[in-house]
Amino acid sequence: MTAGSGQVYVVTGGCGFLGSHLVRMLLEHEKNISEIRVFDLHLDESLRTLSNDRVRVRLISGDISRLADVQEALHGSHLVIHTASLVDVWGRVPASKITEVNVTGTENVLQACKEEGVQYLVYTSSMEVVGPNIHGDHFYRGNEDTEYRIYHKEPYPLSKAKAEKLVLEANGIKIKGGKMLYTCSLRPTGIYGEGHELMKQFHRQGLRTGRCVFRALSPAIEHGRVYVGNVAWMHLLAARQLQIHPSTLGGQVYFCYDSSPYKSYEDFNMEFLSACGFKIIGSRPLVPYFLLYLLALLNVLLQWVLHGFITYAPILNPYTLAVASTTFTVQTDKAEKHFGYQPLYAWEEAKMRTITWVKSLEVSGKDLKDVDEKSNYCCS
Ligand SMILES: NC(=O)c1ccc[n+]([C@@H]2O[C@H](COP(=O)([O-])OP(=O)(O)OC[C@H]3O[C@@H](n4cnc5c(N)ncnc54)[C@H](O)[C@@H]3O)[C@@H](O)[C@H]2O)c1
Ligand SMILES: CC(C)[C@@H](O)CC[C@@H](C)[C@H]1CC[C@H]2[C@@H]3[C@H](O)C=C4C[C@@H](O)CC[C@]4(C)[C@H]3CC[C@]12C
Repeated sequence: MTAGSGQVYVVTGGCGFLGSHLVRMLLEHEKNISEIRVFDLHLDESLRTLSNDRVRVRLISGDISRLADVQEALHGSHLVIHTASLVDVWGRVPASKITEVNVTGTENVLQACKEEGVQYLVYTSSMEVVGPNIHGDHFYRGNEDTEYRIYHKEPYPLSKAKAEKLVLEANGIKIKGGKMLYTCSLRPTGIYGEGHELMKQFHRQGLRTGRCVFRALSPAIEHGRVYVGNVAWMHLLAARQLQIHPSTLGGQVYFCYDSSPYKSYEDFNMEFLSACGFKIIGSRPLVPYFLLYLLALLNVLLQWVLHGFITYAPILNPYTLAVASTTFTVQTDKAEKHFGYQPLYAWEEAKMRTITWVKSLEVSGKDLKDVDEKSNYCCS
């Protein structure tokens, strides 16, 4: 197939952690496309070099919260994978900005699909549209039909829930040209893998403490995690099958899952960090929960006091502590039943790929030597 004869896919947020893996996945495994439009507020020019004689990778700088930008990006396209979002549970950006990007941005994508006659939309939602809630209700090996006390107060999960509702309600609406729009929503649990910004923070934090991770969470609290390559693969398959079986996938939600083990958030991270000589200290939390909660409240107070001077947004706050302290694991085969999803990467390969990447942080981190020398390894 020569470039130009296939379909045009748009990936919003295509320069992000998941988005960039998705672009590479489409290039490698989707033979029906001739152009991938990477729509993002912050372009990663390295993606432009991925173009080949079959598929053109076209970078489009734009703001999802501006309808005109979205309309221009979608003009003449066949399918949209909408991953662009402000992923913030730390108070880095105002709630209004999160709503503007995640909700209004999604409204714009839907409006543009309608006006430009784009028939297919795959939305990247999140486990957080379900939970965990801040009441400590565990979601243990749940699926898309599991009853759960959903409670949203934080801007991010609220925005993802609102956006997902808009996407699902748009399934079946009439679009330009008299056709119908078909939509589905994928809900990843905590994504890990090459390029995960939070892992970089945990790695750097650990370097400052002599490659020691001080256990703060109970090892009994399990958090579902999914490898970024498998999330990208599920998006590709959903996009492909939504076109072939729109009545099956249209209006449906699917948890993203693979064979990554169920572990506490800290123990899961240690699967990778231990390969760099990190050690977790303590078989149980080293500090009582109430003390952690007081620290989290102190962080909120400091964020408030420093607001306007600096953006103080530490990892620990009452919300992230509540989420981290509540089991949320999924066990489902809905994506397999509906569109034949099987993880592309087994756990051992996902682990090896992530470890290789974490190890590369050791090589690339210019300040590592200073940090190691200053920290005087506490764990020999
Ligand atoms: N990281 C996770 O653990 C996780 C888990 C579940 C769901 N998700 C969802 O996956 C998607 C991707 O998340 P990620 O972790 O790759 O985040 P990310 O921040 O790495 O990627 C988001 C991308 O969206 C872009 N973006 C932000 N605001 C924009 C705007 N106004 N206009 C255009 N582009 C904009 C960013 O520049 C970035 O490239 C998000 O929808 C997120 O809610 C992430
Ligand atoms: C300071 C410690 C207690 C530390 O271990 C806290 C970990 C905490 C920052 C993370 C624990 C669970 C994470 C969330 C989860 O993986 C799913 C998410 C959904 C996604 O759409 C966005 C990211 C996140 C909210 C993710 C954020 C970090 C955690 C809360």
